[in-house]
Amino acid sequence: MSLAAASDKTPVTVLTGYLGAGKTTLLNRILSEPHGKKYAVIVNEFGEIGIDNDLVVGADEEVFEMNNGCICCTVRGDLIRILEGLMKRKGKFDAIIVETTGLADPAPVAQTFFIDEEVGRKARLDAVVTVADAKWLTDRLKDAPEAKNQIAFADVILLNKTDLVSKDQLEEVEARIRGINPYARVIRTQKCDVPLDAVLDKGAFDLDRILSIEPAFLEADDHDHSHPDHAHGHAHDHHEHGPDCGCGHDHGHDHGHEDHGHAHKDHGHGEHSHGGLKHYHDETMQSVALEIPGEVDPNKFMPWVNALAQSDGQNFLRWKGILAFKGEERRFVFQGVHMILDGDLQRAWKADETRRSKLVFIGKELDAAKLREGFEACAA
Ligand SMILES: Nc1nc2c(ncn2[C@@H]2O[C@H](COP(=O)(O)OP(=O)(O)OP(=O)(O)O)[C@@H](O)[C@H]2O)c(=O)[nH]1
Repeated sequence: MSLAAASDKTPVTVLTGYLGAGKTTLLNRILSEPHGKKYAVIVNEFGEIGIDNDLVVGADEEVFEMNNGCICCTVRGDLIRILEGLMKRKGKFDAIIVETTGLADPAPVAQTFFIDEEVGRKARLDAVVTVADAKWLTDRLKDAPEAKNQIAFADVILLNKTDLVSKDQLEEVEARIRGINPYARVIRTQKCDVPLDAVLDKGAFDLDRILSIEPAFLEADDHDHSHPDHAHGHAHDHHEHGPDCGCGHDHGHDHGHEDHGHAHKDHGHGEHSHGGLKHYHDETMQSVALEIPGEVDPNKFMPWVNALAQSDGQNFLRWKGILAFKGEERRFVFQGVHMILDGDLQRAWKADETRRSKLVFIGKELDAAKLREGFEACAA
């Protein structure tokens, strides 16, 4: 029990959901609606080039990037550091939103608010909001344990992209969600169109509920409390350059919070236990980040991505980019989830921005050389 009353603490919303489900869409909705509140946003990136930050509208001064990709390490480093920094600026923000990478297990993020005393005194986890992709969630529940964890940990679930499925499919996927998490409020959405009071300032993070799912949540030792429905697997970003999770941390030992007993063992190698939660690493997940230091020709780029979606879309969980099209003063923002592509012209390039083109792929069996060659051939 901490000393500050709940109302004195800054509410924190953890926004999670599998790759491409619609987290950034929701974040942009939150930031652009006229609610009169000031949010600080912490984003956790997957990949080598920061793109998520660039995709968040009108939030230039409020976005703090944890560029490490691997949230279970950043929890002990970046996240705590950034949260503590924000707390010192109390009064400047009404609330904080943490957007996790689509591959993160939300458990360690949620744990931070209970385990780190300094953070726990000043901030309270308001709710874990999970955005679920109505079209792909059923498949991801089969092959991606972190997708299941994100559902299991949610207080509010936006069952998004309802436009992409039939009514029967929607009911089926909602039933699966209910099977994993009967407690969360499930809201069906298109483009995350929810009233903000459905997701923010909910006071919905119910520790009792989490404890009933995961009895070891607050325990300090490394018991294995695996449960068929709560396998707590999570993947780390394994970049094309090797098996290291890329977060720049030394995983050979504990991460400085040994006194809390949440040591990382065997990080990056198969399964490990973490605060009593069992984790598995998905060694097959990769990312490839590409950059052209200039413009691309849309007449080359469009046919290329369309063909690529057909040939390799199955392997691309997520691909996205920001492109400088020749002769176009606005940025072209490109998004793909498997073979479903989306793109539009957004704000103009600013005078002090370099016009360059970035593309990131997250998926399996990525042929980095082929992707690079294809992208470079689109240069204007
Ligand atoms: N058809 C359809 N597309 C949607 C909907 N919501 C979002 N999208 C599209 O889905 C793609 C991914 O959305 P994002 O908001 O970037 O997803 P994300 O979860 O932030 O993705 P990551 O950051 O890569 O994990 C974009 O092209 C969106 O425009 C929806 O309700 N229906």
